[in-house]
Amino acid sequence: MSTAAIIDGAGFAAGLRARVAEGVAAFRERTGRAPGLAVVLVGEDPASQVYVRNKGRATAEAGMVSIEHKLPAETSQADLLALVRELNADPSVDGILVQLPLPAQINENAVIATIDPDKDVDGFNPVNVGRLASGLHGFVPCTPLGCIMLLKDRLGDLSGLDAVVVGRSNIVGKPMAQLLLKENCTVTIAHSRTRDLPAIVGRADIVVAAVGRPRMIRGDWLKPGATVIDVGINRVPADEPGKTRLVGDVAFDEALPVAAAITPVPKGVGPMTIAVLLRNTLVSACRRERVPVPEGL
Ligand SMILES: NC(=O)C1=CN([C@@H]2O[C@H](COP(=O)(O)OP(=O)(O)OC[C@H]3O[C@@H](n4cnc5c(N)ncnc54)[C@H](OP(=O)(O)O)[C@@H]3O)[C@@H](O)[C@H]2O)C=CC1
Ligand SMILES: Nc1nc(=O)c2c([nH]1)NC[C@@H]1CN(c3ccc(C(=O)N[C@@H](CCC(=O)O)C(=O)O)cc3)C=[N+]21
Ligand SMILES: [Mg+2]
Repeated sequence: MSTAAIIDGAGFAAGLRARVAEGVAAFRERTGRAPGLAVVLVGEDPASQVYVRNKGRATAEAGMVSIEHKLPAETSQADLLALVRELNADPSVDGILVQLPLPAQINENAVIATIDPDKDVDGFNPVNVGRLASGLHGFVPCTPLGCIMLLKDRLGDLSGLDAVVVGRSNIVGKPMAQLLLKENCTVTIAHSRTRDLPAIVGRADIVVAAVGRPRMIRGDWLKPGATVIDVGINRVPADEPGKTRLVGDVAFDEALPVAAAITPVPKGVGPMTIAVLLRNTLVSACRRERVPVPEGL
């Protein structure tokens, strides 16, 4: 029985970070400053703290400046909007990322809409959502763009392939579907009201799982030879009592004998998200300083 190739997202992300670091060095030489990324974290969500720490380290390693704003969980919407406006006006800030989800008293849409679209390296502002949908230049959300990079690296031209995206969030599912459409895939978006999900998934050459339910997608749903991108990050109890481990939205061990290739969790899509964030920040800095964006990013 054959076994799927394991897609090395962590390795691909390391290569992308190295290319970004080269571009950052050239940018610094030309402009005399480093690209700046502002990360805003409201409250103490432990998962978010891990990501913010990873981002801070990767940003520094790429030669960029990372500016972290940690606000208490009780922060008012007015105070958060005031901070975002300050960051919009600060010329040393090229990229702004407000970590989601936000506490209940804050309207996420209001915050996202306040981020300057030209500093919106997450690609969540409606202006960038519209640009992506219309085929215009803008910032593309990091996780879906990272998934597309892995798919194109693996499969080359995606034209004509049947792609199923499970999940329709603004952060992952919807922009993922837009990008697959741009690559000429035939795209199906599935969600919690989808009827007969196993049959829908079973038609796909490409499956992107972005559900947030551990191991929900089973191996025997997959078409033999499918390429599987597992976006899910789920913390579950480990075998050792009191410990936890990360699993994806796909039953990885079951998928191995069926799929042609699959991303692992961890070390799959997650590291790509951070590498693309750095890429988007460098692109933003180059556009803002009107210097050429390096090729091959
Ligand atoms: N690797 C990375 O860098 C990132 C990983 N993630 C992870 O990806 C996962 C998804 O994140 P996100 O998109 O923000 O999650 P959301 O919770 O915003 O969206 C989940 C989607 O899954 C759908 N869904 C839920 N249950 C089912 C079901 N039983 N059958 C079919 N569809 C279902 C929902 O449908 P409906 O719309 O009908 O409710 C919804 O569209 C999470 O595990 C998250 O941690 C997220 C961002 C980045
Ligand atoms: N405005 C905003 N933008 C985001 O991009 C955003 C967000 N909010 N909120 C939360 C989600 C989640 N997310 C991840 C980033 C890195 C890893 C990551 O580094 N994962 C590693 C290690 C994970 C670990 O060990 O905890 C891996 O999968 O190998 C995962 C998930 C970004 N998100
Ligand atoms: Mg909220």
